[in-house]
Amino acid sequence: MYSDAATQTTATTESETTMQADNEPEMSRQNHAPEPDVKVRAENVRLWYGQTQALHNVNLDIHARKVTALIGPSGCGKSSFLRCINRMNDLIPSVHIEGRITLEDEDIYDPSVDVVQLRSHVGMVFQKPNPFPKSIYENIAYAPRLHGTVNSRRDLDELVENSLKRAGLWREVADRLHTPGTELSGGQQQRLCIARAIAVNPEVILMDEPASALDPLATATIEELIDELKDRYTIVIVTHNLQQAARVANYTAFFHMGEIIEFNDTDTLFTNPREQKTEDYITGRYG
Ligand SMILES: Nc1ncnc2c1ncn2[C@@H]1O[C@H](COP(=O)(O)OP(=O)(O)OP(=O)(O)O)[C@@H](O)[C@H]1O
Repeated sequence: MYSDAATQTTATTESETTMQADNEPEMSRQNHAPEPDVKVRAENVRLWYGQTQALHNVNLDIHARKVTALIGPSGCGKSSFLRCINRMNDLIPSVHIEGRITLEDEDIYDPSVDVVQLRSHVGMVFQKPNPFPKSIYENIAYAPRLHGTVNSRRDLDELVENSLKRAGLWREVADRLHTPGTELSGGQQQRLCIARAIAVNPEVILMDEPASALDPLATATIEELIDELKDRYTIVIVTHNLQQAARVANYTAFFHMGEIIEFNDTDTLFTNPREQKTEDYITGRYG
């Protein structure tokens, strides 16, 4: 997908899986519960900033075309973990990471992986909207043009329109595509950043508190958008807002001091948590 070696690994795995399935008796295959569709798998992920360990043996399966929320008190490692999924931590010199993260069974930390390609498969939206100081059109067109994924002006126009439509922004900006993206409202800028992420056709979108700088109305618009986007993309969202996690996420992971204390479907985690620490956090006893 983003490296030759990685593609070969997947091909082997798929053929092995097919062989196993073909050898299974018909009855037992019918009785199997369908395997959850795992898009990203983290296994024993440990992360240090210099001498300080910020993540301890994080294991997590992120399901395809679902929203997974990462919650937990400030400093518990949510953003550090999120940034591992598209190797954004590589940009921090003191960081050391151990363990394994796979995207569709391919190890994203394999030395053969092209990180720029990886980040086009795993896009990111940040807390503070950060459009380029360019026009709305150029904000979307810049990366596809750079990657050479579109050839003609007509294709580029179409890509810009479709990306803005999917991000729920087209109607508001169709008549001013060549004005600066920075002149939009905060909520519009954040949807522009989502459109920019979508334009390179990612499979996974990471969102680090995408609505925390927005007013309640713009927040509601972003939450509705997340709900629509999950039909097509796998979304991982860091949020401090427990109501937001409960509203938008299919699954929720509760982090505490660099560990995942509990992971479950969101309804169960909020209504019937297994762990005392989870219950204390969601009932506001600390954090
Ligand atoms: N660039 C960095 N250099 C050194 N330490 C860092 C860096 N980024 C985060 N940390 C430390 O790692 C730990 C986890 O931080 P992280 O930002 O991942 O937590 P978080 O749960 O996302 O917090 P918040 O909810 O406050 O954003 C904290 O102790 C933090 O101080």
